[in-house]
Amino acid sequence: MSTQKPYDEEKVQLDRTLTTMKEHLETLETMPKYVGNNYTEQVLEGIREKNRTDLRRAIREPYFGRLDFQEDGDKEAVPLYIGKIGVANPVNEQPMIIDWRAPVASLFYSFIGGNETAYYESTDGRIEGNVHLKRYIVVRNGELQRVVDDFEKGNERIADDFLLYRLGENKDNRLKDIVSTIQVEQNEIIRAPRNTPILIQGVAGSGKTTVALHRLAYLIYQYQESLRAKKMIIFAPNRLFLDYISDVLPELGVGDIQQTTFQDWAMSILEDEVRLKDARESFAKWFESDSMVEEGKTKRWKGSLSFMHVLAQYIKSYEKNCVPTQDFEAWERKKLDQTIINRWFTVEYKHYPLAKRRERILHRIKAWMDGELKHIGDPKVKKDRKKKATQQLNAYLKYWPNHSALSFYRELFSKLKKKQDISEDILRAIPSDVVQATAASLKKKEMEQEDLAPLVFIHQRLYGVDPNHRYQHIVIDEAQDYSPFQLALLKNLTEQQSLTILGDLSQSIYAYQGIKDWDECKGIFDKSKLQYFELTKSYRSTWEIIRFANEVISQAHLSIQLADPVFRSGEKIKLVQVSEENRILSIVKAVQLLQEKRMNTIALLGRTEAECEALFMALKAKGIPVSLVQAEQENYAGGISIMPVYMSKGLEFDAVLLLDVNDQAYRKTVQDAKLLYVGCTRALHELWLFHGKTPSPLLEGIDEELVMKV
Ligand SMILES: Nc1ncnc2c1ncn2[C@@H]1O[C@H](COP(=O)(O)OP(=O)(O)OP(=O)(O)O)[C@@H](O)[C@H]1O
Repeated sequence: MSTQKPYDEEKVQLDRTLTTMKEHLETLETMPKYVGNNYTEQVLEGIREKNRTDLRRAIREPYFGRLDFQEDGDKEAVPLYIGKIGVANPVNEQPMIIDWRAPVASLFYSFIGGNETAYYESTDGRIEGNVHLKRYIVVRNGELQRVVDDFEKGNERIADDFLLYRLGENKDNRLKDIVSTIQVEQNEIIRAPRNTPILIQGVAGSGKTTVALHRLAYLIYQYQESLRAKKMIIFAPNRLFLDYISDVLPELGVGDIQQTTFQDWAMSILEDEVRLKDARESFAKWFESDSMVEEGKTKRWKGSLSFMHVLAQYIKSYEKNCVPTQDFEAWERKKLDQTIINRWFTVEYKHYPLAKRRERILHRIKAWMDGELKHIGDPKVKKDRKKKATQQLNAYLKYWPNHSALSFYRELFSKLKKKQDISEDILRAIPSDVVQATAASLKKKEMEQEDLAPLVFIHQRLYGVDPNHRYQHIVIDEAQDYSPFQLALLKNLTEQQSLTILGDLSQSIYAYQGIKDWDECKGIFDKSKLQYFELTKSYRSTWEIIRFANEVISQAHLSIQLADPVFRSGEKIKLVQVSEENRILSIVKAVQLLQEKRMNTIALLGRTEAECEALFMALKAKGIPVSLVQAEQENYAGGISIMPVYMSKGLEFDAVLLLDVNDQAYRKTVQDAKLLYVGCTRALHELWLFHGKTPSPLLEGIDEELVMKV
């Protein structure tokens, strides 16, 4: 073991590594780029170019950790330097820096101290040995900044100092990678095998989103021969959130992964045909009044697997009956027998989706007509017959219309409403409120969010799945807000059910559509394949904030494990009673104080959009540089933001100010407890709650130790 101090030792090592890397980069940069046609040379140039790019990136921060590992049978421990990008020594081609995704690097994350045998799974099987040292090394722009030993053989394990140091940092407006401090339970998820659906229930701040993004980077590395980033897709709750997470994958060296929201994705499939009701209206209605309770039941049913099964059944019966039952008579005594057309449909074109089959048959009928017309010599007779045949064909096709997903859906609901031409089974299966509500929105030509999954389902049954909509892996974030129908739809678009689904039932604030219990969606996946993980440790917030938030969510009496905070102690939660007159002034003062404390991101979370707009105007008038975040917004600028609490889901801020936490705004209901919980758990370091004379009953009985009344 070295007698040098860790910092000095690493300084020497870093200088040595950087010199080698810089020399290698210089050599590569001075080599003329190959632009000829020789394939082998092109491949070699491709490798050189990748090396240049990798080295340029790696030189800034070559590695973040060191693990000294003595493999069983070896004489001594070998130091392994672990970085975001693997770098080989140009002289002997041996790894100089190991990619964090490589099998051996997994040790850095799975090893949590102790003197027991450590192991990792390599392509040659399990490799066992002993860890002598686990060290965190912070390098910024090529400068060594910090060295923290987490474990040294013979010494007691040092607590999570480095993790706590990282968690204590202030954040800017983007989520960051966590490669240096991935925790054991997160590592297990990141490295789970590719062809298995993974379902993660994780408490607020447990790193679900972060883990999912690291998992994508891992999969791309591990299965680089077969996986393509372009064939992977992330579903996120809104565009703002996509912007918020947009730095992580590039920082991990991964580009080109598709990122979308379910709505945008579905609308791109349904093209221009469907007009969607403005989601803001539904949100405002849902979050500001009780009027959605009844409507909510209809919405839930439309997101159920029952609806999917009924639709599948209806489409099957359509398939059986869509070919007209009469012969096609082009002109007198010139008939194409119905049995022939039926055979084309049920046998020859069976492998095509329904609409494609119709199209093929239409071509074939036309070809048959042309063939028959060829035998007619008299041009006038020919012309007349051609005209007649075209009319006949149009008449024939009236019995076999060309459906779009929307017209098909419309026809179904019209039959249901009239109770005509529809089987008893289907009629009985669909609740009458669903029929009434859907028929009404179809009449208004405005579809609701929950109609999107059924419409895409129909579209894909009619037209087949576009190869561009088949994915090698799908990530679904905030999955608690997805309906089982949506999840089943997406599952069918993956190869071998390769999905990562993550969510938190404590944050399911759209009760009218989301999952209430993960068992609801366990039935969607192959039971033998589905892997279920629970993340209960919360990394985002201080110990005080998580304890406080836990007390709030306990009022919802959910059967979900509460978050287990990391021991990062911070300020007490501030409860500020304000009057109508001093409300704005108190908020301004709090914001100024937090700015003095160098909080980079501060969120003011209101209960309703209207309240946020009013506050935005008031703060602007006071000269506070604040931005109002609205639904459908695409960019998140950081700094001081105002938004309704429901929009803050998935985001995080150094400090959060929850406004109007009064008895009317946050009542003692499951829904309001979840909303308040979401708001509280957005804060990393400071949480302030403002209320009037009567605070929310959800704050009753909260441990006095956690709060400070201001
Ligand atoms: N192992 C870790 N090391 C350092 N930071 C971590 C770690 N895991 C999570 N974090 C941090 O915790 C915060 C929460 O992570 P993330 O947003 O991914 O959690 P989440 O479970 O998706 O949260 P929520 O459901 O509340 O939106 C982020 O700031 C992230 O960087």
